[in-house]
Amino acid sequence: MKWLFALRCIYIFFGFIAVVCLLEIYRLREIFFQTTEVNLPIIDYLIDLQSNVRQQAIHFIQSKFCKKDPQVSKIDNYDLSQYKYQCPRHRYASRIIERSPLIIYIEQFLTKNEIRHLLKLTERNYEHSAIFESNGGKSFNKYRTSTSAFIKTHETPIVECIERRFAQFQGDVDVDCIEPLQVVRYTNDQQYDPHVDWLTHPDTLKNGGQRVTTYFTYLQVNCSMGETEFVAIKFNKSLHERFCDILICDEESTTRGLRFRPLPGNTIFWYNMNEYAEPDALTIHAGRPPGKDGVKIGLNFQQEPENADSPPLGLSLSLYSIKGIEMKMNSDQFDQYIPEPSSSSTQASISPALSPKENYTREKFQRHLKFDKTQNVILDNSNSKNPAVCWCSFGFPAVLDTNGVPKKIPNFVSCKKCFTIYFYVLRVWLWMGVRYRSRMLLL
Ligand SMILES: O=C(O)CCC(=O)C(=O)O
Ligand SMILES: [Fe+2]
Repeated sequence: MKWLFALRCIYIFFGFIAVVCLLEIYRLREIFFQTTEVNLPIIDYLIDLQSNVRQQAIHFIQSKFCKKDPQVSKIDNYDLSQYKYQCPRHRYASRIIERSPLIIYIEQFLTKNEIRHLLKLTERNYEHSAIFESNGGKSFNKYRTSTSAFIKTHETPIVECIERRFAQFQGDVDVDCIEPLQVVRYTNDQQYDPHVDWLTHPDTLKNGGQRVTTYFTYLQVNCSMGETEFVAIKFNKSLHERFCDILICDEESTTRGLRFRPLPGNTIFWYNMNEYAEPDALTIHAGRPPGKDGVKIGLNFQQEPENADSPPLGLSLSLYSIKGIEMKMNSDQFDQYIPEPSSSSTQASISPALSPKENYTREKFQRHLKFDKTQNVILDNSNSKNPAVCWCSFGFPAVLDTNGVPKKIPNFVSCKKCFTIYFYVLRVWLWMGVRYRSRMLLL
């Protein structure tokens, strides 16, 4: 009978295991259906999954290759839990307000929790806001009377997620090509007179490059004033009236520029450069005062070119916009632009001179610029009287004649480090008079 008893024990044992398994399967099923059934359509689920995988890959790569600042500030009064391991998925809505300059309005770009965190992080660090002078120096004056505080790049997991969101909006640009976030605070009659965000002095440009785009986000406002006004873009009833929920539309509107209401969490995004890589004077804007007992706090975020050696964002766009010309001018026709060798030349050439009739393709010319500097050089233009910003990275491709005198190839510029040759067009800048004009021309 002993074996019968053993058999019963085995039955009971396996029966017990089976019950436990069934209970476990039932529990897992509940968890599974919670994530798929509760208002999360399958497509959202897949997007989540994909962004999680990508986020984990980024974290893995960073942990392997990047030196990360281990000092993560300890700030309470905000919920860090969602940000600890990955950035939470965040939805926002955007609307195009202007096409030229491109201005996009992004609603609820930052959450209340993120705003609280940024305010807490900076509450004790405000100093008088500075402005960049045209000579590259900083100054403090009545044009900008607000106070501001900077946040270190990637200072906290929340800051890093905010930076990533800004970078992702522009197509995952390099998150390290940004200036540190700057929180600006206005009270009463404090304001920022009309100004542009792009930089003019070569020294400030060398630090990180031109400010290609700006995001201005409202963090905290207790007033209906304190708007951001694009003074050179006139309010056009037929175009702008549909945006009266975010723009100020009143009897003054038609005589004023576009005035954005300060609405917390919302962002104005714009391009500081036009498609010809020139700073866009139409982006001139002002931060208006919040008025008596008013407080307005905003966040500045500026993105710079990803690689100082590559053409500024605008220049590659200009290549695109003059594609028609580019197409007509195929590589074989490039030689037509190469100047004739000097006819006064009597000296024997040190190196074989470039014959204009030689079938010189652009690619061949680029190779010469790179590897054989005896025939072709890039002429520097950054020391000219009023250099435009792009001359830090670009010069004129030139052919050395038999006397070794460089002859410019008209209508082309070449990247000083990458040697790529671009066709460019000369545009005369006629906005707001001479002061801006001389600085902005490509030539
Ligand atoms: O305060 C504003 O509305 C705009 C601020 C601004 O343009 C800036 O800080 O550069
Ligand atoms: Fe600004």
